[in-house]
Amino acid sequence: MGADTKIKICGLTTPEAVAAVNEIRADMAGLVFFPKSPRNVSISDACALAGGLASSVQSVALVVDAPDHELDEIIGGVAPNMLQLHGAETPERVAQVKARTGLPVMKALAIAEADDLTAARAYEKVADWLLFDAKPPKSLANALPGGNGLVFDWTLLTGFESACPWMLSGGLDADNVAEAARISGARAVDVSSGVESEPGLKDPDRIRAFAAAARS
Ligand SMILES: O=C(O)c1ccccc1N[C@@H]1O[C@H](COP(=O)(O)O)[C@@H](O)[C@H]1O
Repeated sequence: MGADTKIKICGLTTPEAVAAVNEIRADMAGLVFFPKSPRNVSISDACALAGGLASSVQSVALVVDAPDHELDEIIGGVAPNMLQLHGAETPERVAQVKARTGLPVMKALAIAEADDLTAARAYEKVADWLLFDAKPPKSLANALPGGNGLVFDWTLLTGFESACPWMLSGGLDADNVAEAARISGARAVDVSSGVESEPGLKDPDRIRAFAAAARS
């Protein structure tokens, strides 16, 4: 952890959230294109939100097993800097998306045990970033593929190195991000529900507190 920790704030839905992301000089800002999510945004709203981001903040379009025509609509309407694939996309699909769109790809992977990290090795040479999130338990009714505010065992990542950079996510907030980064060794962190006042509504004060803790 420290001043150079990279920060991604995911699931922006309001201009106030965009302003807070600019104020804290986040590295990346995520826009969710997944209708079941409380953070889902339309192409036109996403275009307006992305247009308000400072040039230093990379816009990341989050999709879940999106077919090519959906990716084309998002890219045509929003022109994101990066794609976040948060479904069950295979390494081959990641490579195909990268080649077809010309955009860098962050592949999200659900982690619950050491074997899940072994499986992540198949992506490290095709993705530009890996993002490790908690695996939603089957018992959690209406669980989303991500954005559930659940943590996983950060010690699984202790000493983890990969061919591409990786980011820690899953249930992070201002109170736990420093410890999570210390234990996991993460140099980049991602948050969604942990900086919200209600599902889908980012809280600028919580965004500021998260950034201060992540850089402490
Ligand atoms: O945020 C969502 O609604 C979402 C929906 C579908 C897939 C991923 C989603 N969010 C991502 O989930 C992780 C963890 O979020 P949280 O901090 O635990 O709430 C994060 O990477 C978001 O980008």
